[in-house]
Order: sequence, then C-alpha cells, then structure tokens
Amino acid sequence: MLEIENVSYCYKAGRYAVRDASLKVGEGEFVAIAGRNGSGKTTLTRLVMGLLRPAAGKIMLDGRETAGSATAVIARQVGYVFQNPDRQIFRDAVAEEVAYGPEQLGFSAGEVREAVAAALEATGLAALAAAYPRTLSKGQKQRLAIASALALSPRLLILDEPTSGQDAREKTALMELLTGLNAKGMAILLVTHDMELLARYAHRAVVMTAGRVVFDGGVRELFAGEADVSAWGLREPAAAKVARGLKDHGVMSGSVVPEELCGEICATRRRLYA
Ligand SMILES: Nc1ncnc2c1ncn2[C@@H]1O[C@H](COP(=O)(O)OP(=O)(O)OP(=O)(O)O)[C@@H](O)[C@H]1O
Repeated sequence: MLEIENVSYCYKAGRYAVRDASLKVGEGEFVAIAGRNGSGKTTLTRLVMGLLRPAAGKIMLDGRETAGSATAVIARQVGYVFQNPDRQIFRDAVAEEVAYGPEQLGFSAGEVREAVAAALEATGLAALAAAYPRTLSKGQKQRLAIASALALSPRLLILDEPTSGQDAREKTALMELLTGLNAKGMAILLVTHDMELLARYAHRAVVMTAGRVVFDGGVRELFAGEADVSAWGLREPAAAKVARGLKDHGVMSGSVVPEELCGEICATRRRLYA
C-alpha cells in the first residue's frame, strides 16, 4: 500500500538527509526501520506523512502519488505517532484529544463518538477517557497518540521510536498492542533503535545509513552473520548471539527470534536425550 520510490530530501542544499531511498510496505506487514542517529529514519517517515516534500522521487499510497495531498488526507490512510507524544497532545481530556482528528475531518457527532470509543477501547484507555493527558505516564501518552491515529481508521501506522524512555513492562505492553493491531490487518512501520524488539516483533527490517536504505529483508537474514550490522550502528540482539554461538559449536543453526530459538533448543535437547 505504501511505495517510496527513489526519494531524496535535503534540509540544507547539497546535504542529503534521505538519499535515493526506496521502500515498500504491503497490506498487513510489520516492518521496522533501524539505523544510527541521523541516518534519515525520521525524515523518511515525515516525507511519507506529507510533513516534508521530496526533492526527488515519489511516494505513493495505494498506487496514487501523495505529492500535493494535504496531511489531513494522508492521515486518513496513515497514522503517525511522533517520537515525543507531548508534541501531539494539546487538549484537556483524553477523549477530547482523540476526537480532534475526526472533528477536523468533518465526522458527524455520532461518528466522532463511535470513533473515539473504538480507539480508546483498542488502546486500553477507556477508563482514562476523562483524564487530563499531561498527568498520564509516557506509555499512556504513547497509547493516547496511537488512539488519536486509530480514530481515523488508517491502514498503516507509523511510529517513531515509541518505546524510548519507557520501562520494560510499558515497552512490552506497547509492542503487544501493536502486534494485536497488526494481527487485525493494520500495517505497522516502526522506527526503532531497540534490536531486541525488532528481532522479536518485526517481520521485515529496513536499515538506513547516511540517508540511504542499505538493507531491506527478513530479520533472520539481517542477523544471520552475512551483514556487518555493527558497521550500520546496530547491536546484535541476544538471541542472535546465542544462535551464532550454538552454530559455531556445531550444535544447531538457530533462529534470531527469541521464542523460536527457545522452541528449537528444547526440540534439539529432546532429540539428543530421547
Ligand atoms: N529540522 C532539521 N533541520 C536541519 N537538519 C535536520 C533537521 N532534522 C534532521 N536533520 C538532519 O537530517 C539528517 C537525518 O536526520 P533524521 O532525524 O531523519 O535521522 P534519524 O535517523 O531519525 O535520527 P535519530 O535516530 O536520532 O532520530 C541528520 O543529519 C540530521 O541532523
């Protein structure tokens, strides 16, 4: 549904923040974008949302170029959650905040009520509908930003570093929420520095370096040992290290996805000691 074709963007003349980048996200995919600081991840997502305009190349949603589309129109297809949720929260109650988008797009009062109720339900915020957003935890604010996006029923949700500054419990809850949305058919494009989350939840990984897409493929391929991930500023996830250690010792060739690796180790153990 999203196609980015040879897109470039410079904030300052001659200095590329995104350079000839191409990327596709299909219906219902869960894709993570990684890369060191300043590699162009946020710029690329802002280009998709129409917050910036490409200097070259094109961006298409469902085969239609987005150049010239208002950001409000793009927001009906693509939800966007900023790195810092405080930047997108400005009303005095959680439900009012979620209602903002549908109101701006001219939904009827009944449609706004329905959209808000469904979005709060989906994000587990129904009990906080009347709460003052500034009193929420970082994780709850992040959920509020997601609820605001969901109220417009997008088919793709882009999140820029949504788990930064959150504890392990909040991170897991957020990722479970995204996994649930993805299971219902929503495509997810997640910008993250967290390789544990990437290995565990994403189906595909895209790596950017100096504005360019240097890897686009499966999470297993990314950490299979062929690519020099440290040169791209990525830390190998724990499961990948364990899988490589097992392979080096000739025991087995394991998955880099923690749950799968556990299953494989148990199966190998059963086979060896049967
Ligand atoms: N508003 C801006 N004005 C000028 N240069 C900018 C601006 N925003 C980003 N840049 C530059 O564009 C390049 C890409 O930045 P971008 O924020 O897209 O990278 P990123 O991969 O998202 O980084 P991070 O992981 O730190 O969020 C960097 O060199 C950055 O300094």
